[in-house]
Amino acid sequence: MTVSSINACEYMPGLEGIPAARSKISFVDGKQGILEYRGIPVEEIAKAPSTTFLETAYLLIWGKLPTRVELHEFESDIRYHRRVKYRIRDMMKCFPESGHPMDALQASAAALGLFYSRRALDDPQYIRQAVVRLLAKIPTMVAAFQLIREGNDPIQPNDDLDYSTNFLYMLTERIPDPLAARIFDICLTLHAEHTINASTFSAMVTASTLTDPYAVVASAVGTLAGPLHGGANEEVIAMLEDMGSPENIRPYIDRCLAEKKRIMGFGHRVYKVKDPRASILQGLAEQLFNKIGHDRLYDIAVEMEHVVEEKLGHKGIYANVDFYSGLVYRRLGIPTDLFTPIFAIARVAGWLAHWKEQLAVNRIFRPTQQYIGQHGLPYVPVTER
Ligand SMILES: CC(=O)SCCNC(=O)CCNC(=O)[C@H](O)C(C)(C)COP(=O)(O)OP(=O)(O)OC[C@H]1O[C@@H](n2cnc3c(N)ncnc32)[C@H](O)[C@@H]1OP(=O)(O)O
Ligand SMILES: O=C([O-])CC(=O)C(=O)O
Repeated sequence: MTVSSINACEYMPGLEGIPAARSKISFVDGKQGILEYRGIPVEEIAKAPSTTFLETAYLLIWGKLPTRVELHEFESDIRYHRRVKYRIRDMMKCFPESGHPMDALQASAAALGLFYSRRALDDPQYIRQAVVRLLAKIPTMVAAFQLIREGNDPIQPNDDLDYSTNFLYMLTERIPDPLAARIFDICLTLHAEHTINASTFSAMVTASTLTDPYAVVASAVGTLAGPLHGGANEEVIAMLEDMGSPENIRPYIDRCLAEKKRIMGFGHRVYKVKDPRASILQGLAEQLFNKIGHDRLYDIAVEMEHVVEEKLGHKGIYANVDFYSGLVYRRLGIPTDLFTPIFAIARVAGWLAHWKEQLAVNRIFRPTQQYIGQHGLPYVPVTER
């Protein structure tokens, strides 16, 4: 296709249906509800007893499942790099406690670049170090902001604990129940990657300028925060709390539809059936409730899902990944405004996989636009306006 024939293409708001990259990282079939990471169905990964989020991160970033030795080295490197510089912790102490943790994370991720950015993008060692540092330090920074805003000093990472157990420990000062930590780890795996979604596209655009990986992740964090993307998980809980009890569901949904408001946790650009991750997350929520007690909001959520399907199923609007994830995190005692930062902890894997893939075939992203303004207007001096 020549540039002129592309220029003649129809304008698609939101780039719907326009391929903007070629990728081997993940695959989504939105009609059948299939998600694969490097060709492996996500259900297979989530149910494997030995799987860990870091194994998935390795798979996504390096393109293959690691051997036992490779996985051990990767996990050890990440364990070693979990601490963050005291200057970053001090910087976070200056953030307002009322600030949103996603804003704190975006600023902290960008600040890592002050220490580690070399832009040595053709050096495989630099690439590996950046991957390790970002995967290692992002959870520490999320937990640190939580403790700091409560007026406490951050808790140092515990080298005896695995990735997810350590994160929950840094957040709560308690070693979590092993099943809870396991379920949390599977949640991270389920959020690790999802083709060219908005935040990943943002990461790729930033990466295409050959800037540093910390800027790539910081820009993606900013994009993930919005309520139409990762930020919806937080909004879902607010909505379920607003409803308060099952008899309010129908009037609430009817009001939303009459007022043309979006129902959070539903709808997806690609899936026209229930998001496969939502089904797995729902099962994980139930598993968790069986172990540590029920959450009344879950009953509202299940009933609400039926009502939304009844009213919007004909439009292909079903529960997405953000609908059930918050119910798991809430039962783990995690504050609602940390749900999207937790999504970011997981999605760093996908962003970095795309960063690495982008570097190998890089061409700067620079689409075109259809100019719909005027031409040739006279300049009017300020005194004459
Ligand atoms: C991790 C993630 O990012 S998953 C998505 C998280 N976001 C949410 O849960 C927010 C709620 N959902 C939405 O806003 C949308 O479904 C999005 C942003 C996810 C996808 O948006 P798009 O693909 O651009 O869909 P679009 O906005 O064109 O909607 C198509 C139709 O479905 C309707 N629709 C889509 N989602 C919803 C929803 N959640 N509630 C009510 N109506 C909806 C639109 O009103 C529109 O109806 P119309 O054709 O009668 O005008
Ligand atoms: O793919 C999308 O547009 C959004 C999504 O589900 C994700 O990023 O996980």
